Amino acid sequence: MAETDRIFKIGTRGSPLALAQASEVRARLIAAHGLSEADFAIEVISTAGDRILDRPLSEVGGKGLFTKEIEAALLDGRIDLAVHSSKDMATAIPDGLHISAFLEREDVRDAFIGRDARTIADLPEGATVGSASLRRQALLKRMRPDLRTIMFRGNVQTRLRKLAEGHADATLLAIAGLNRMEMAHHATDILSPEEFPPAPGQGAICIESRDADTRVDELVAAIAHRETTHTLHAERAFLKVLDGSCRTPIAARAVLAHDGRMSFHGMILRPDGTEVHEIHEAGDADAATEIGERAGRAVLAKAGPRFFDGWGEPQP
Ligand SMILES: NCc1[nH]cc(CCC(=O)O)c1CC(=O)O
Repeated sequence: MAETDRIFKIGTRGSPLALAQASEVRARLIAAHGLSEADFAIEVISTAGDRILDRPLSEVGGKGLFTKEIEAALLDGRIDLAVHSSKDMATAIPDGLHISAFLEREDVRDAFIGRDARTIADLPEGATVGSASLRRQALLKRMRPDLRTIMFRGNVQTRLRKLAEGHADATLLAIAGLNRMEMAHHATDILSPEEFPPAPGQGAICIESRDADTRVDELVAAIAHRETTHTLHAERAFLKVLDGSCRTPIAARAVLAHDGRMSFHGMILRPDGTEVHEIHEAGDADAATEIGERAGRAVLAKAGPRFFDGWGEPQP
């Protein structure tokens, strides 16, 4: 076997956060298996989400935007494992691929980053908040209908630069990403996950690989995290029931207690924050998928079919 055939090729996007995540996965695999950096190659793959920066993701086509090109590289063997933010993963995984591990979750919460204001409550009447996330925009408007939201696309560094340049008075980012880049000092406040629940999957890195490649399954099993896997199954099941509209703001957070009980909080909102439907569910962690599905069906029933009228399809 040629020397290069024994190297695991890790595919990732090229943003500083994506590279930090790929390095973290590599470091954990090295530690778990007594391997060395020479056993891995990190392949940077550009995705549509990295290239299209002038439109909201919800208009370009939603979730698959950060993963499609990476999944193509997996399928044709250019890479052996892909490192993703679970939050960016669609619920449908292409035939021939699967999620082979969820790593231990970082902080799930969102951070508030203000220029002058330190908290949402501090923002003056009519202030402007930059965000590309429909969920964050809707949650903000629910709390503060007076706020204006503007689109902030690009990687974390780009968004912080736009904020510093005065394009907005504040922005919101996942603390997990800031922590992974040792940039948590930018946060001026941390939002309550009850009042401001995260996106399904936020804060958890996942690894995707080929169904046929059991070698990768064996490799990554050592760094998979059981509790995170359960919570992600519930949150992704919730998302799947609600799928169909990438223009619906959706929030979800499953928490696993030490006794194996899972509690689940899900929410769907109108983009302008004027209508909110919330659900709380609980059950055994082994029934994670059913808990998420039950919550999804219950929140759909609460919202009623009219809820999705008017923003179900991307605008032409
Ligand atoms: N597409 C953006 C994205 N995808 C994952 C994260 C944060 C890291 C995470 O949730 O694991 C971010 C940036 C942000 O929301 O601040």
